[in-house]
Amino acid sequence: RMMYPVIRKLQHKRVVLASASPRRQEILSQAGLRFEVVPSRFKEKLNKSSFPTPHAYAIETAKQKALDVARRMHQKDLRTPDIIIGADTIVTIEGLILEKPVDKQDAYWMLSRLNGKEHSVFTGVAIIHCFSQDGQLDVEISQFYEETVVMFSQLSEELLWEYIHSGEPMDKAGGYGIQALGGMLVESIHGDFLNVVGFPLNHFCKKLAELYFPPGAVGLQRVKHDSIPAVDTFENLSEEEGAGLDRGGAQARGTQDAGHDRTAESLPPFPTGLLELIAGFQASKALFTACKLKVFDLLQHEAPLQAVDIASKIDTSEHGTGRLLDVCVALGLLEKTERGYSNSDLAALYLLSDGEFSLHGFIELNDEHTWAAFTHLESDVREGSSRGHRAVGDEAEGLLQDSCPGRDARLCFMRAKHGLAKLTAHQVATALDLSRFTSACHLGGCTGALAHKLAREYPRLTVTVFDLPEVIEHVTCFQPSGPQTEQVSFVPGDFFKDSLPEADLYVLSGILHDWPDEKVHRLLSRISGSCKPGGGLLVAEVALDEDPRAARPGLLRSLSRLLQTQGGERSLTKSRQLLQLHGFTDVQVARTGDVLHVVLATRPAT
Ligand SMILES: Cc1cn([C@@H]2O[C@H](COP(=O)(O)OP(=O)(O)OP(=O)(O)O)[C@@H](O)[C@H]2O)c(=O)[nH]c1=O
Repeated sequence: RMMYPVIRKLQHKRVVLASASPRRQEILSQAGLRFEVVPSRFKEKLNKSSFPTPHAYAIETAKQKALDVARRMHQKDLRTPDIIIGADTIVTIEGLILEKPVDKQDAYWMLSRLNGKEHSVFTGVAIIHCFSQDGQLDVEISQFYEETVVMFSQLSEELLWEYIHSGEPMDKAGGYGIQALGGMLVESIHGDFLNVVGFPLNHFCKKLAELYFPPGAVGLQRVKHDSIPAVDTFENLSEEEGAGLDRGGAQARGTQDAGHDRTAESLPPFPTGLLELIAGFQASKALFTACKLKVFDLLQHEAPLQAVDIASKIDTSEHGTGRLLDVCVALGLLEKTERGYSNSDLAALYLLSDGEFSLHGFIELNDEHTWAAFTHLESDVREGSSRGHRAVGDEAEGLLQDSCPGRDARLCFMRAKHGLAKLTAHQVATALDLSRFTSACHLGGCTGALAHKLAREYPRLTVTVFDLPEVIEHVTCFQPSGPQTEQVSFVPGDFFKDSLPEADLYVLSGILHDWPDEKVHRLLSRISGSCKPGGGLLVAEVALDEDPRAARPGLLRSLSRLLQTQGGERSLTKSRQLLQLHGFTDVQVARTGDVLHVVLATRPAT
């Protein structure tokens, strides 16, 4: 029986579907997946308004559903499953998120909102890989979402009520089931049908392929899909763990055969992924340049605009601007119609200089500093460090201290940190339960983005942000307004020299990787000395996976650390050892999103 190669990969793993939805069970078993069903007890109760987008809400709910099952199964029997799948389907219309109706009246209210209009259905999916070691549960979470746009016909009130009385709406998001009677309400859809039914199977398979087949193989998989004779080779390769490099086999054979006449089937796979990699720096630089020229800011105020108008407003050449804008369209940053260019959703969300989740600062840092540092990669690799040209690096110490680069560079660094911290703060603050603490001190807390999130999540908690005086001096312009702001205060100081503010929870987020082992030891022993018995230390770092295939973001950062500082990302095992060495025990670990791991350790009461 035909089976998608990644589904076959899961055949010998213990897979659990954390969902009671009969539709999800059916879709996945039709796809040939073998799994157990353990419905989640997580109630859909997250605060919708705290998410920047509806899909962020659906993804988080999916993740919490799966984590609930992971925790319960781990506690109950120690044979923790290998993989847990959670999903959440929501319907969104006019800024509202609709879930399952609570009663018939609610169903009527939902259906009359959808009547005659277009809405979106989002399914968020979390795939959790579980690892249990010494009775401890570690998880790695991958997540994604899919959107399908659905158009409803204009229906009479009688018909809606008749549909409601059929009973079908009650266990379905938005109050309808497209796969059954509800199909009669739907005029058209744009996107994946199964996504509306409750599970985006196609995207799920792609995500698994991304996880199970190493990045370099992307081009190969694509070719195989539309070339039947090649499937054979693919199947063979897919049986091998870590087949990434083995795939080179096809290419090696290709080299030997070069010059002979080839049939289409015997051509080596088209290296799409590799070509994208080769051109990657051009794409980055195009993005950086458009940001620097404030193209996205302009288009947020006035759009659509033609290239000539954009050029005159940002004072650039018409020809060059047109080229740059088209590249941005190809990269998904802009949209283009006959009336001109406008921002894509991605740009509107992340690329405006004053957006809530702006990555402008981080882009600026990469453009101004990291870019220059990477031009010396070859000599740095030869020498093993960047001693020769330190001035260019965005070395944390250098950028933050007064003697080194000026105020602008420091602010640039702070903006970058602020943008990244805002993106991850929710995950870091909620990855583990911190409700037993009443005072926290965020060491190197910079603009206070995480501190404010902690204050919001834990209303009993007061948070002190401790950072260098040169940093604290500039924090004012980053402060939010709102009721929780009183919980957060700022104290200037150097965590290597000055005494640390008292707190029962110390927090280090993205700090340890800046420093070499010797300094990390010094810092941890100072924290351990200030930490009261029963107190805790929360560490969030970019996860450097033990499995090199899953570790791409961490490894890349590690390389840029080599260039820019003497630190480097540490693996989870290493972080855990470090904490234990400094007298912290009861180490709990959570992997959040795709990039961070969060570790909470306790100083035992003696
Ligand atoms: C729009 C639409 C939705 N659904 C069902 O709506 C439920 C959504 O609710 P959920 O909270 O995501 O899932 P659940 O059913 O409560 O299960 P669980 O995963 O255990 O939370 C899922 O069932 C879906 O199939 C359909 O069957 N057809 C449709 O056209």
